[in-house]
Amino acid sequence: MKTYKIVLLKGDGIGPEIVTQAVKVLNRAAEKFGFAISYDEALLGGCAIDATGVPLPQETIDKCKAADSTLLGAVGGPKWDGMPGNLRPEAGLLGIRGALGLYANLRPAVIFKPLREASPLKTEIIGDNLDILVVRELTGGIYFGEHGKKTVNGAEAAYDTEIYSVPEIERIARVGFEMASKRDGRLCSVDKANVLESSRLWRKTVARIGKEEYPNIELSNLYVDNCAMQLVRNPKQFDVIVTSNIFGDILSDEASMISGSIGMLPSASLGAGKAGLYEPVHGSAPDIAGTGTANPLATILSAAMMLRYSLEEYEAADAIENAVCEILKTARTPDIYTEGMQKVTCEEMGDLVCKIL
Ligand SMILES: NC(=O)C1=CN([C@@H]2O[C@H](COP(=O)(O)OP(=O)(O)OC[C@H]3O[C@@H](n4cnc5c(N)ncnc54)[C@H](O)[C@@H]3O)[C@@H](O)[C@H]2O)C=CC1
Ligand SMILES: CC(C)CC(=O)C(=O)O
Ligand SMILES: [Mg+2]
Repeated sequence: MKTYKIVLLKGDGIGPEIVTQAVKVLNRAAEKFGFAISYDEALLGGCAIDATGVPLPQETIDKCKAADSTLLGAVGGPKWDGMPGNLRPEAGLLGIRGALGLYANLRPAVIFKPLREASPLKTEIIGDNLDILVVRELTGGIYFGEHGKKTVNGAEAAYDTEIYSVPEIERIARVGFEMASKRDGRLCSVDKANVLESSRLWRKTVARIGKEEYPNIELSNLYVDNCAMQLVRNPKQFDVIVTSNIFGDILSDEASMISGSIGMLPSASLGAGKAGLYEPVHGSAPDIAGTGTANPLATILSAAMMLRYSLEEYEAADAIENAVCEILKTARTPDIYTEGMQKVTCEEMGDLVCKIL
């Protein structure tokens, strides 16, 4: 029997609760579809700082590099808020993405049919279905550019630098075009080319890749401020959005809300190899950690993305997504609760998905 090696980075806040549910679902899928998973755990974020003094121990990088894939909960929380930037839990997350070369972050914002009434958008705006894929550049841009502190006119100042090279833009553009070619054939590149030099290079490079390599894909461009507005006004105009690290971070949180809750949005972080890192789009939600109310579905759906993109267990991936859609007809965690439904805890939601599977 095929055995996959998966590293779990449970992280902080609700991280351990939601990863536990995803592991239950992965195990049930493995049992049903005839493969096995061996798990190892490693430290990332605040829990790593507490145990080792740094947010990303070398042992964590080594374990992830040796695995078939990594499943991550979330990192961060008020306990570590006063720490210097390079020692914050979030620096560990950026570090592992960089160390594994995971430059492409896929964030699908899908409305599961039973959740249409949970979206703040009117049903006539959503239509029959809403399915947007945000392709976010993940190892460059302002999160990875030079940053520091200095004095400006005698006053304390700080700076961060947005920088992109042509090869970095080319490779993420290709991911955007490839994704669009497997979907509706429409790619919208989002930037701030009216202001930023890095965005002008971004726009020019994406246009060239489109013209030379993907002439059949319909390419459009939007400034990020307009895109933020259009996502709420008329989200159906979007098929695939490709954008920079910071713009993708912000736009995907916005897109998550049109699909009901940030607790529903999964992600896949991919690089040159087959192994990836899979995590929900949301953070460690310290405000609800330990209350049993976190929605584990974004993490469960991230596990399904792992099965599809890294382990190539397509049937198992489809089955998990179908089970999630099915359970949403009757059971809801508080973030997506509507009257008449069964209100369930994080753990009960995990159990119910397993039961349907
Ligand atoms: N990938 C990661 O590990 C990320 C970590 N963070 C970190 O997480 C911490 C908290 O950040 P916030 O800005 O509060 O963002 P957050 O995404 O953790 O929470 C925002 C809001 O959404 C709710 N929420 C998030 N996930 C949920 C879920 N699964 N079920 C139900 N409700 C959910 C939270 O309760 C909160 O009200 C910070 O330290 C931040 O830096 C933030 C974003 C991503
Ligand atoms: C380093 C992070 C906390 C960035 C983030 O918010 C994300 O990747 O969604
Ligand atoms: Mg984010």
